[in-house]
Amino acid sequence: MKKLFELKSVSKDFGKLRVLKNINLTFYEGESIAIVGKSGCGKTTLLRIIASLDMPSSGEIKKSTNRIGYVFQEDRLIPWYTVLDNLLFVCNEKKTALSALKLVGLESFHNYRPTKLSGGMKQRVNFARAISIKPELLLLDEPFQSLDLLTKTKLIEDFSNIIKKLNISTVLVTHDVREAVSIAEKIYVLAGQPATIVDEIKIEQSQKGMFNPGFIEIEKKILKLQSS
Ligand SMILES: Nc1ncnc2c1ncn2[C@@H]1O[C@H](COP(=O)(O)OP(=O)(O)OP(=O)(O)O)[C@@H](O)[C@H]1O
Repeated sequence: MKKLFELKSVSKDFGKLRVLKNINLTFYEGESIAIVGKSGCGKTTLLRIIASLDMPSSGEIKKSTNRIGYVFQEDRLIPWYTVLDNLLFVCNEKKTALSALKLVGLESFHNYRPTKLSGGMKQRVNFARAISIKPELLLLDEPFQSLDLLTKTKLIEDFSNIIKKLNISTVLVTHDVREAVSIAEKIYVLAGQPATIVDEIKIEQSQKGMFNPGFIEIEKKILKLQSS
């Protein structure tokens, strides 16, 4: 299996603040993983290092692809562009952009401006934009934050199905164990201050689904790891 990236003893400091310490992680093509950690523990920092938007302070990152789709935590759509133009800004091909919008169920909204869309719809556009470049690696930074439970549940189901259908290698960072269990096949637990990976948990198919009680055991285990 092809390695898409490998983090070796990665640490990150912001001035005197050490945020990440000794992160080791090898990610293979076809995998779908989640990195779970408390708010402020360094998840976005880690994702930015994987995307080469930031550099480690020490250690190294090796990557075999630069075709990376990134769904940011905050809405990064250009408000005065239409939905379609927001996608064309990164993917150049109208047919590809429209088919990405179709996948997320928003083809008929291609002429709308983002300001006319709900929070959930905007996240669908963000996701469509990220997959429109046909990424080898998809990075998701808490894409379901600040959505109501019903919208979030539907979005997780839809994104998860698209990821499977297109077989996109995906890294999700989140503080929400339920989201992680629903999307990923494996969870890496980030804990401590500075944060490091303290455990790896494989997710069984039988534990999947937003309302599957299987996630409670995993959540208990992760909370314990984060508080010790
Ligand atoms: N560019 C920066 N300069 C200085 N400090 C930073 C910078 N980026 C992040 N930090 C600090 O690093 C720590 C980790 O931030 P980060 O955003 O990676 O955490 P997070 O786990 O993604 O948080 P959240 O879940 O709230 O989004 C925080 O204390 C933050 O203030």
